[in-house]
Amino acid sequence: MDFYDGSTALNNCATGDFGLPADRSPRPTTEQAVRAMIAATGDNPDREGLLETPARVARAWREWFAGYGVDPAALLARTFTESAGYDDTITLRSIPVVSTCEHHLAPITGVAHVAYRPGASVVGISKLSRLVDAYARRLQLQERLTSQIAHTLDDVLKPRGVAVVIEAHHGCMSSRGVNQHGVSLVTHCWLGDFREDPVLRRELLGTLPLPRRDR
Ligand SMILES: Nc1nc2c(ncn2[C@@H]2O[C@H](COP(=O)(O)OP(=O)(O)OP(=O)(O)O)[C@@H](O)[C@H]2O)c(=O)[nH]1
Ligand SMILES: [Zn+2]
Repeated sequence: MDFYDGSTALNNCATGDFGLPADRSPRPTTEQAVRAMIAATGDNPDREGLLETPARVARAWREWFAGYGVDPAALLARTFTESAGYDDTITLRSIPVVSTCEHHLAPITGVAHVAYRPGASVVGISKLSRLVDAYARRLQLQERLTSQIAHTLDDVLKPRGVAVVIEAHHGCMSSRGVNQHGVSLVTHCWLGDFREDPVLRRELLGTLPLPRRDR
């Protein structure tokens, strides 16, 4: 698995400039690193209950960071043109977001709502979920996640407009630091028609289950 150190990351919703990585430095294996982290807690990595933990965590990391192995643009390669002139907004709501905060390695969990106004073609709706997951399963800032999803959809599909709204809870806010449960962060990225037309933005927001009241 290939990890990105995130050091050059930028977040620019307007330009889509994400400062992708140029170089990667040598690193310990995940198992070695986890063993060192366990020792750093003051616990004994050789006690029975912890012996298999580095291997388990390595497996878990492969799932949490599977996004580094996915080319998000390639997910959108197959498109459909026979949508009988449908040209209104297409919205996939409440796509689960499972991500990891790049500042604290704490979980970010929430939902993404992805909308676009099609140009010549539409994409299979499962690909929108896959696109969210490909960017979420990396070390992230919620703002950058929102922007990356929107810009990739815009670049590949060339629709008339794209909107991405994410509402998420950050483990680094709820279980440490300010220790505030129930706080959620809402981010938007509006491109094309959505950026230009406040009526479209209002209409879309009116259809979204925000704010979440189930936590
Ligand atoms: N904008 C943004 N901030 C985030 C995100 N995830 C975590 N953070 C914040 O990143 C900040 C890092 O701030 P620092 O002062 O460097 O770290 P810290 O001392 O651990 O901060 P506290 O969380 O306030 O204890 C914190 O304010 C976090 O709440 C995110 O997705 N977007
Ligand atoms: Zn954090």
